[in-house]
Amino acid sequence: MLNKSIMDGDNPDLTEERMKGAFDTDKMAAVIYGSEKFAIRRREITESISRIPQLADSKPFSFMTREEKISESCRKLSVLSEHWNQLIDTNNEEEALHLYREVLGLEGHAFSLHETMFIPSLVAQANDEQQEKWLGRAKRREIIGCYAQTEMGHGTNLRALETTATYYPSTQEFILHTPTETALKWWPGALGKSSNYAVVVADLVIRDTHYGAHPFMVQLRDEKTHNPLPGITVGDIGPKMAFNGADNGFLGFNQYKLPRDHMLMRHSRVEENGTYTKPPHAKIGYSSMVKVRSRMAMDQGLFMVSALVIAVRYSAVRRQGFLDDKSREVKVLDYQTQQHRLFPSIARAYAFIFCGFETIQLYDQLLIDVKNGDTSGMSDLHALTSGLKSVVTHQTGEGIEQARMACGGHGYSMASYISEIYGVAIGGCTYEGENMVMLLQLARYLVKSVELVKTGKSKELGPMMNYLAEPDTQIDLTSGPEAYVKVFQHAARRQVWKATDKFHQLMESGQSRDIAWNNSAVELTRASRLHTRLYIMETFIRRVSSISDVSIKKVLIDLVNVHVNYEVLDIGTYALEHVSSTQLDSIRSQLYSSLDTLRPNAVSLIDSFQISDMQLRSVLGRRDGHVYTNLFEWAKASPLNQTHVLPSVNQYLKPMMDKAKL
Ligand SMILES: CCCCCCCCCCCCCC(=O)SCCNC(=O)CCNC(=O)[C@H](O)C(C)(C)COP(=O)(O)OP(=O)(O)OC[C@H]1O[C@@H](n2cnc3c(N)ncnc32)[C@H](O)[C@@H]1OP(=O)(O)O
Ligand SMILES: Cc1cc2nc3c(=O)[nH]c(=O)nc-3n(C[C@H](O)[C@H](O)[C@H](O)COP(=O)(O)OP(=O)(O)OC[C@H]3O[C@@H](n4cnc5c(N)ncnc54)[C@H](O)[C@@H]3O)c2cc1C
Repeated sequence: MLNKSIMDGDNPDLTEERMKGAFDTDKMAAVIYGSEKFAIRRREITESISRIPQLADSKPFSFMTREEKISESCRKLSVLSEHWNQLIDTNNEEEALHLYREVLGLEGHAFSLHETMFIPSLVAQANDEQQEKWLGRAKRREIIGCYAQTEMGHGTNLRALETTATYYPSTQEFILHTPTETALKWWPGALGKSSNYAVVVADLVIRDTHYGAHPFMVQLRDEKTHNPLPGITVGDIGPKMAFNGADNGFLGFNQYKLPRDHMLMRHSRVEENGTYTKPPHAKIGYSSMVKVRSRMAMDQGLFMVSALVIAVRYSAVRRQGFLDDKSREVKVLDYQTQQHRLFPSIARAYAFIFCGFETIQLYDQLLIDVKNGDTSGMSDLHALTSGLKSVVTHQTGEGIEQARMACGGHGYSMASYISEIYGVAIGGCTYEGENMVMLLQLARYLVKSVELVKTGKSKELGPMMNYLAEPDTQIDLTSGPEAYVKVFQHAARRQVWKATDKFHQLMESGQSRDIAWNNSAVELTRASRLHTRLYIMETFIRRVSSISDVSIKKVLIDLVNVHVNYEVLDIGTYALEHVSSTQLDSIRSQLYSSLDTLRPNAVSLIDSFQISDMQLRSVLGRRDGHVYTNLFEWAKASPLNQTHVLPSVNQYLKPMMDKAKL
């Protein structure tokens, strides 16, 4: 039995798919999750959770109000607090995230930002004494924290943040103040009602000099009563497109006093007399954002996978229409259009996750380097993660929406749960820096790289940039995936140079740097996308080449083939400058045959992610494939169906109909 999720009593259509799989899904899980050890730990954690009945959802999330969702997640967090140490290694971030995903799902909760930004901010920005004071308390969850940076009037442009932290040497205190309505902190997750502490980013002012955004550790609420402290205005910003289990909040300060040692001082310092020491790198205070961006390829890959698990399993049990055999309708997964809709996204999800591993490791290494005083890797990682977060969030949104449509009408029902996954995932296009803005951050780096090449300094090019200095060469498309990498290199190189040349020409024609930049911006974002997609493709191929297990490697090569053919066709307008339209036709044929080759392994490829039914929260995506009975049960559980006649019928519709009869 190669696909470990084959069970007696499952829908035979899914069992048939699982029998067809040509590889061991446990082995694939070990590849996906980076090690056999962690893949096993995931399964053990899931298994342990299932033995604690209080951790189960009390009813489907889709039938809960916002207040119920928040209360339900708090209830589970309090149950979890009794079990942390037996469920996970609390020092292992990946185990903690898996636990959160399983038990609390993706709609947000009181600790949404505590693990992802509050603790990482303390780790990266607090000095040793400050860590001594707060980090242990935060890790033990004695306090709940969030990351409060964005304001109502400014999110992207951090240099324009209005909240001030003014230092007074006479009292050795900062005064935090919100000077205008637009300066209200707006959006921070878990700020509104849950957190009693926050890392607040404010403009540091000493003796009328503005030193820009700096992080401060701020107590927001009384630890006994949970009431906001005097001088603090805090609340929830209201319902959102999704992610409604989280209390994203607003926060204002009215001349709020903060002791001097509450500025996070690992990298920049304010002495008692007000002397300011600047950090070793101007943007070191932005590291919490880089941390989250470095995780986003992995997290978005997992969002996309969740939608694909649902859509692929459902497509294997949904029968609609006929092909050759007119005696039985076919599984919709057999339609080429369905495969074309889903399989390239499976390939992208694998690719994102492999990239995610790399960027998480790069961030961890950077953290060590910075602690040792070496900030030289910051620009490279900032550029890489800025592009990556933008491309993966956009493509994940596209992939999830295709998965929803691939489920037909039932995909539109909350029973599929795909719309929630979509809503949460596309938040990533905005948070941690709006995508266009972050593509333009990468573009700055690309332009500087071209300038290095132009001035004969190619040796100074950063990692991944050497291709910008290479000449175009003939591409032999029969030479395997590397040839497709070459197509991407050609296209990205040409676009990066074209956009840079345009920017330079506009400046030469008399435009200011900023105006020339703005007039080249669309071309620059295109360059950034191509460069990032090249990186994703290269990482995917590199990772697959490193695999030794023959059956795993074989199916991943099939997946790489889907990926490279699809990606090159997707950039057809750029690729046409390097390959002929006849060659594109042949790539198209190869794509169709690679979809065919992948078809028998489709279910096993998504089963390999081993996302439990509890985590998936989808009737359509159930592991056992018993969709229809459970769809009916789910609908019967709708609050509207708990009574035959709704009060609104008696109050409004009946009198209206009765009146019409007179
Ligand atoms: C289950 C779990 C799953 C989890 C999912 C659900 C959870 C949800 C969680 C939701 C969580 C959501 C949480 C949230 O959303 S938290 C809020 C997130 N907010 C943002 O991300 C704001 C975005 N804005 C910025 O980051 C800055 O303002 C930017 C970067 C745009 C400009 O900035 P600035 O105006 O200051 O700079 P500049 O443009 O003049 O550039 C000047 C130079 O600086 C370099 N530079 C810039 N930045 C960096 C850097 N970092 N490292 C190294 N270098 C950097 C840059 O390359 C340039 O270099 P050069 O070209 O001059 O050489
Ligand atoms: C679900 C969610 C969770 C969040 N959680 C947090 C949190 O925990 N803590 C926190 O502090 N914040 C949080 N945020 C806020 C988030 O980080 C900001 O919304 C984000 O950084 C985008 O900034 P903005 O809203 O100012 O967008 P804007 O900058 O106003 O973007 C509006 C438009 O202007 C364009 N634009 C802006 N600047 C430029 C430019 N220089 N060049 C070209 N185009 C430009 C953008 O591309 C976009 O099209 C969250 C947001 C969401 C949606």
